[in-house]
Amino acid sequence: MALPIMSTDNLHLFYGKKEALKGINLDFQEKGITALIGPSGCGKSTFLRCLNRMNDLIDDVTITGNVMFKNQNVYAPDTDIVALRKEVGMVFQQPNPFPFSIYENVIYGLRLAGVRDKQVLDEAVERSLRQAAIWDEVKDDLHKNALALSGGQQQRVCIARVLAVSPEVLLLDEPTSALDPVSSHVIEETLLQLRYDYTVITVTHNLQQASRIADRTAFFLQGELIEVSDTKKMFMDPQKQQTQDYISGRFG
Ligand SMILES: Nc1ncnc2c1ncn2[C@@H]1O[C@H](COP(=O)(O)OP(=O)(O)OP(=O)(O)O)[C@@H](O)[C@H]1O
Repeated sequence: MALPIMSTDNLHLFYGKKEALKGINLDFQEKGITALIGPSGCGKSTFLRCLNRMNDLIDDVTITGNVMFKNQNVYAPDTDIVALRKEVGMVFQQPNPFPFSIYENVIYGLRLAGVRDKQVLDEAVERSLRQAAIWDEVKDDLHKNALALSGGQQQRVCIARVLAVSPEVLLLDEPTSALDPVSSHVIEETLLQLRYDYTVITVTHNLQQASRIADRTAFFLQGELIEVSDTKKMFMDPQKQQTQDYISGRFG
């Protein structure tokens, strides 16, 4: 099998004295969608945030073990965190566009990187909005404030904002849980297209969503990775009793 694009090796994370991740070993092959599932508080979001060092922003966090992105040790002291977050981008649960135009939202990262060429910016806007499956809805309103869009449209603009800087990995933390079913469906369809070009890792509470969109599913429980496998196998033939109990609704 090819080298994974991301992997964690014996990853532990403590919030103060509380151990939230207890030695996670998980590999992600390039492209496709991996869903991280498990009951509330099991460490899914904490794990996701470790992959692009978002936990660095939280006080009193201790992390041991390794996270590798390609050949780079994500936690090496000389890691360029801005560059890492460009390669490993993140979309949050609540759509969080900036209070600017749709166009300015999408090019935000490119502007920060010093890109000035209007043609380059225009092309990036169109490409990213198309990939986020919202171009047709907003192409005549690019200078409208992004906050005037619906929640589902805002979330797709947020996805476009991440895609504009050409990441390789897209992390999503419950990207549809704040959205209505129709908007959630549109985001799911969008992710199903993005899986061909990006390595998509998404946290979800919604087991039906994991089974609809994920190629692979990882089940977490109380800070441990209990089982990871092909999604169909996970849902049809789980290998661990805890997985079976969780997916059959016996807890969580
Ligand atoms: N900033 C923080 N400070 C202290 N403890 C935290 C912090 N963030 C999370 N925790 C704790 O770490 C554990 C894992 O939380 P995490 O948010 O990763 O779980 P989760 O599986 O994503 O949960 P949910 O599905 O409810 O979002 C929980 O016990 C939580 O209370």
